[in-house]
Amino acid sequence: MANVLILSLLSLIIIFLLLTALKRAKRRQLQSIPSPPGFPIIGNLHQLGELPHQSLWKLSNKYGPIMFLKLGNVPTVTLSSSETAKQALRDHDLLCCTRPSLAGGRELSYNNRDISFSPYNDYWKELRKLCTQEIFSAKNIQLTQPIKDEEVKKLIDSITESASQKTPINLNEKCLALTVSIVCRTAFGVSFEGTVLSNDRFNKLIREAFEMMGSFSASDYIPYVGWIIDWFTGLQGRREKSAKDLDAFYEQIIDKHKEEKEVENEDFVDSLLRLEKEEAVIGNGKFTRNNVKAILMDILLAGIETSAGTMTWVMAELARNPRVMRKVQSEIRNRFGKRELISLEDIDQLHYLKMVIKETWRLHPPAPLLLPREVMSEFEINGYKIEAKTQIHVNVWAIGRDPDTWKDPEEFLPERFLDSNIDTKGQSFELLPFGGGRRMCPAMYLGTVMVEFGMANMLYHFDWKLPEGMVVEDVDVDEAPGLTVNKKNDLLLVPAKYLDN
Ligand code: HEM
Repeated sequence: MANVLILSLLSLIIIFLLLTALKRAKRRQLQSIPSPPGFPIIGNLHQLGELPHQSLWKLSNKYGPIMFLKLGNVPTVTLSSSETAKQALRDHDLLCCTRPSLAGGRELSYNNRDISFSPYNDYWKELRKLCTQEIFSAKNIQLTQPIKDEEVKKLIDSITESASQKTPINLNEKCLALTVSIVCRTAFGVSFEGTVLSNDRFNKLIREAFEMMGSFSASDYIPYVGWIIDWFTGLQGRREKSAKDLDAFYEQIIDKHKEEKEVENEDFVDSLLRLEKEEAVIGNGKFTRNNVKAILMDILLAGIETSAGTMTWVMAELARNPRVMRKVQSEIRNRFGKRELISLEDIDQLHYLKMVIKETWRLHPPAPLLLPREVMSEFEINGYKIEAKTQIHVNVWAIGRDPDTWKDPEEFLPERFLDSNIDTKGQSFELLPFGGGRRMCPAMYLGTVMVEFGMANMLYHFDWKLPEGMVVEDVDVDEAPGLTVNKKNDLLLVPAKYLDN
């Protein structure tokens, strides 16, 4: 009897000790997300480099798919695998779907009055609903298709001219010109031509804006003195200039809209101006001219660079992979014979083209770290605790190169999507070019349509050759810094007309 008692007591003690040890181990694990060592004050800021998504990818190869960094005094977590991204963007989305207020975004978005940089609140919900109904809906995309047809025809005409002279064209510029015209006309009801800006100045303005929004500003991370660093480095001055130049452009768009509106009924810009006139209260504040301009900024910047950048990357990868170029062109040409325009309806039949675009997004997601999120209420990923106020960066660029998910990740191989149900709608966490969860891109359909429609026609109407003296190996995939990552060097290709329609 005494033996049984002693045995039971011993068992209880052992169970108690085991439970305490387990609890301690869990607490220890919760406290220490793997993290590269940093310096006092700046923490890990110096490790970000010019292209943070690439530096963070290299670090995550060493420290793992969930990694903690101290950027100055800001706790930051990066997620670099589909599994950790899924936990943040799906399982705990509601706990981390606000945005941190960062200097670059704040300056260019009239103090976070747009959708992208707005915190998660009623204002954001109402704006997102308004924009979804008025411009991102499938119905509106169908309604504005004639405008897209017209703009693509103009693009084909201008490339035909270069083709007749056998001169190389700058694909970055052509693609941007197409998306600017489509977005200005379909969303704002005005044409871009005739604004104060030449195409060249506009391209520079847009690039600068993205660089400013994507720049890691010292004032965001180093309290009290950070702004002095930004002032000395010239970042503050550049940001202010960029905001001022863009402001002048939006004012002009609003004036032009009043003069040359294309439709009778109230359009999107009219709705915004009406809200301003009525001094409507959205969220907690009055809707003013600054709100109108912040929203124009969002549509313009979020819409044009992402789509144009994708098209340029598609063309760069095709120029580097002639086998894929031939195959995608054969698909379009064999299916449709002689055509003036490959229409929106035709695109559904172009399965290989869709795979080429997906493969491009895998390797070149336009926003490689999505937009930063901030934790509102603590939660756990892989057993690690992530505290409130931590910034989260989902490294979709790294996820696209994860050898645990993708075979031969560095190879451009659209066929990998054959018989695969991975899509870009935010549920396949291996491929997130539009992000996921509540903050996912609301214009995924519009963006996809612009890219597929533009690409189908450019590939149908023209063969694309490298300029004299260049070989396939010379086509680089170097990246330019910024919130969206574009090709650093111009992509120059010589078009040759396929058929004389
Ligand atoms: C190929 C085209 C596009 C790509 C790849 C793309 C990608 C993205 C990404 C990655 C985000 C951030 C998502 C996140 O943080 O989880 C985003 C947000 C956003 N995008 Fe797009 N986008 C594209 C086209 C467009 C277009 C055409 C528009 C508008 C005309 C647009 C408007 C927005 C807006 C307003 C947001 C902010 C959403 C929010 O914070 O609630 N995008 N986009």
